[in-house]
Amino acid sequence: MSPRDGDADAAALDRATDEALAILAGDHGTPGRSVGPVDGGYLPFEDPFTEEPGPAPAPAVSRETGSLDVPFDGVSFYDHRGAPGGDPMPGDVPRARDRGDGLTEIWRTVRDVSGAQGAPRRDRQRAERQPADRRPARPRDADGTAPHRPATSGGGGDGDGRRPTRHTSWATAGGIAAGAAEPLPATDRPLGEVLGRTLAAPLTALTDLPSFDTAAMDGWAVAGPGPWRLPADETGIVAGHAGTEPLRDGHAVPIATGAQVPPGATAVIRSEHGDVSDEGELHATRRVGQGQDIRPRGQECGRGDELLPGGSLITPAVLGLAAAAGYDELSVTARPRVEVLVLGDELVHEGLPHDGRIRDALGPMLGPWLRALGAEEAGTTRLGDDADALHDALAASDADLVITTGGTASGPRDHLHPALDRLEAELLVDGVAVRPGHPMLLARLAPGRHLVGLPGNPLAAVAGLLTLAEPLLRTLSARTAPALRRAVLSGPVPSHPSDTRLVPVVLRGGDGARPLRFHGPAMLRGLAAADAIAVIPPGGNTPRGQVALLDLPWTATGGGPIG
Ligand SMILES: Nc1nc2c(c(=O)[nH]1)N[C@H]1C(S)=C(S)[C@@H](COP(=O)(O)OP(=O)(O)OC[C@H]3O[C@@H](n4cnc5c(N)ncnc54)[C@H](O)[C@@H]3O)O[C@H]1N2
Ligand code: MOO
Repeated sequence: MSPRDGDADAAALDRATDEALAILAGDHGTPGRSVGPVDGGYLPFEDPFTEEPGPAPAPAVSRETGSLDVPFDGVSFYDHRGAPGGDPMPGDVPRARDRGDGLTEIWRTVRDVSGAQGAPRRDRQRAERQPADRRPARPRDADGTAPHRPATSGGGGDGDGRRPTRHTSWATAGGIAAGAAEPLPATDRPLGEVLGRTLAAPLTALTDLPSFDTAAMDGWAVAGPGPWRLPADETGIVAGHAGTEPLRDGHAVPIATGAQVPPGATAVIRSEHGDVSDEGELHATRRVGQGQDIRPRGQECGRGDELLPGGSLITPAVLGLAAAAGYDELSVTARPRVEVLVLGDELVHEGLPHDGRIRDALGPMLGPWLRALGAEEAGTTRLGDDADALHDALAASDADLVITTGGTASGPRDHLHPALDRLEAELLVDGVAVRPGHPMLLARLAPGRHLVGLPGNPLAAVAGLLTLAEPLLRTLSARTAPALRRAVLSGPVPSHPSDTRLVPVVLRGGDGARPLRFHGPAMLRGLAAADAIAVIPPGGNTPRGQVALLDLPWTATGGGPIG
């Protein structure tokens, strides 16, 4: 491609963006130019459940980034031959063009030129064409030559937030985060200190369980067929006493639940299933089965049996099992130390929002959430929007993971990228094709020290936490991932043509996963009522309406709100 072709591309992108903005902003709702509803398919972005039509979609083809945003949510621009959804497929017929609004054409142009759906070659060439002084300062490899590049799902933009950028796919981003670190070392800790941590080695029984033949009921231990002669002194066997005399055939002895069954006993008869005659003989009132109500030694496990694999989360139940199996301490993976830096001059930390300032919703939320993910919170610091303070805090931190909130975008006060550049951090993920939360990032500050940049919008920050921080913390703490849960969606959700969408859902009531309202990027109202986060694939193509679910700490199957 010649430089002139490249200029034409850039001009086409500008033109297409201008036209799209004009249509989406100015002429929204004008007959023939509306972007929705299409076949009643338009779902208001913030409000998929309301009966009323929701707010009009905001203009969202960004002049800055060329990213395609809100109006594509739930809007099908194509008559699909295959599965429903917003993502065009080979052979699909552009419907919007048929309606005379030209939007499809514009979207295609934006997409092709920006590389949002393809054209990686053009993107690369444009990045190469960019004058050196407009290219972002990027860290160098040790040899000082090759710039570090974040992985993308295919050819990328230049990643400076001012040029079209192709983001890493959601699934790939999670994989990169999971693979970015090594598990922390193991350490032995007393049982009382290991709740919520990870077993660094398989839990192997140190004893048989039960460790002796045990009476399962209060009653009599009997030997052979009845009736049975009882001891004259009526003394019985209680729990906690070792070594009793063998029981001879035709004899019985009173026994308590949990007591060691004497050698020779063939069954335990419950106290309510036997009568003692005046002559001191025990008669069973029901048939007596061989071995009934005796828990044989080793019934649950033999010494040396693996009770749980390494990588298991230590729950209260695991603590109980470990104690029963003879452990005083366990080998656990060290907890990742996580430091949280809350950025933003606009934040207040108590009282009501005022004078354009808002409450910090992330500071109070992240610490407990991180602890639930197995991390040790090394402190939450409020930094405001101060580039030097951010740089210094990142340089000084010795945490395994630093989490920042806000400052990921390209506004005048978004200092994170410049700070990472100054620190020569290696960007592993710089933007993810997920809504909300697409500006999230993952960087390696130094070997064994990482940073996850969460976008400032609170639900977007949670998306970043689940997409990047959770897999990284799982690897650091060597914890096995829980089985992925799936559910059938019981209501409509907005989808995005090229990005994964994360939507809070409730699972109660046996009607599948019901998407919640109030799931806009700046909202926590839906999340606070949610049981899980549904993963809506790009284009909304959910096989048989099924979606994967991400656990939330308060309802998690694989790691709960403990520790
Ligand atoms: N030109 C563009 N602008 C923006 C883009 C874009 O692609 N191009 N993306 C938007 C998206 S999406 C998000 S998400 C945000 C990410 O912004 P930052 O990570 O830089 O965060 P801030 O600008 O600092 O804040 C965004 C928003 O969130 C509020 N916020 C920040 N921290 C907190 C907190 N601790 N508690 C509650 N609310 C918080 C902040 O006041 C802003 O309203 O960028 C968009 N812009
Ligand atoms: O949608 Mo942004 O990615 O989260 O507000």
